[in-house]
Amino acid sequence: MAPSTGRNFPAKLTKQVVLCSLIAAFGGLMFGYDIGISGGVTSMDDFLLEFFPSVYEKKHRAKENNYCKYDNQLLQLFTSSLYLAAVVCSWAAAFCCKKFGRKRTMQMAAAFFLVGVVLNAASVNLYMLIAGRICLGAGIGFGNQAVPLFISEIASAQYRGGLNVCFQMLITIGILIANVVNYFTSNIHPYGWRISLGGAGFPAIFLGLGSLLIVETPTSLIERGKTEEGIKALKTTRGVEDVQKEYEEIVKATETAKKIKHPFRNLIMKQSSWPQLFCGTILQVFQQFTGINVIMFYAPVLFQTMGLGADASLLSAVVTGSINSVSTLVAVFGVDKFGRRKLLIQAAVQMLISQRVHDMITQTD
Ligand SMILES: OC[C@H]1O[C@](O)(CO)[C@@H](O)[C@@H]1O
Repeated sequence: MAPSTGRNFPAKLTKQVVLCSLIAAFGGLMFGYDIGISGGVTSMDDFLLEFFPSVYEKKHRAKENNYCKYDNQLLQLFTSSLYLAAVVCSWAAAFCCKKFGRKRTMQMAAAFFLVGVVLNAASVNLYMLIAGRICLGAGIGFGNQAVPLFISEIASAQYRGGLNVCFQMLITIGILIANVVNYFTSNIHPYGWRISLGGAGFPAIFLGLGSLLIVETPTSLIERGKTEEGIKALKTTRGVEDVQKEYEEIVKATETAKKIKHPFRNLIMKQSSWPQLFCGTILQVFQQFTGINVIMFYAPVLFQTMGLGADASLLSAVVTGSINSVSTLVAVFGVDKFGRRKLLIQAAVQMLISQRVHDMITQTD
């Protein structure tokens, strides 16, 4: 491992950091799998017959109106309940991260995931199905809160960007795997959808077992008053003995954070924090407003309503997922080399061009 320094703190890229970050990033695989799986499952006839017979009827009879085929609020609840639960649970997860540490919060995520997967794969009624999706959502809320924080803290500054993008990389790989799984299971009758939903068990088990092996982050230990353990963790994760400066920096940051009584109010009221607040919020919001998840959640359903056959729709979703993964791979290797800003600007230009092209194609149809 090449020794180097970042923000004046000496550190190496240790095997432990790489391993821990990869294990944690499996939370991303889980998230991605859940994003990618629901659209394909809801397009499967066996699944519709079992839980949504009225949608099945509509799908096969309503030839005159493609766009109403999947118009069913309970069916949409199957997809959205996961994300609603995730939003609510991320608040609880933020508290758990602080109180119990990042490692424990990841273990909680894995436990929620496992319960959710079992409920979903074994579903015999709509209640089990939705309850399973809610548990998966809780897992995602906990995982998405703890994993990026864990990776940011376990990695030294100079490797943080690259390792953090691994989380996003695994999200996209999860989406792609889900699309491929759906493509094959759609031809396994009548329980292919159970295999699709049960497949989420693999990343969940891996995250669960892996989270038993990983170490807690130095920041979390120091923040919770476990100074000795924190210094030890700093030494092992940074791979150097001289961690005094970084330790002092963490203590300073922790003390400053503790003094802030109303962090959210401060953030909004303090004019000097507006640029960061604005950029952070706008970036997140607009990344989602691009409409990417319409494609990620509903690609197979969308392609089917546009007239493609069942297999072709699922295959088209595989193509979309592959492009998403390959593009993220560019970011993994480019983020620390070119910097966040350049990547972001070129991504915005790419999106603008492709949305314009898409607009032109759909207008001429
Ligand atoms: O790669 C696309 C995926 O990444 C995310 O934006 C998460 O960072 C998801 O919302 C989306 O489905």
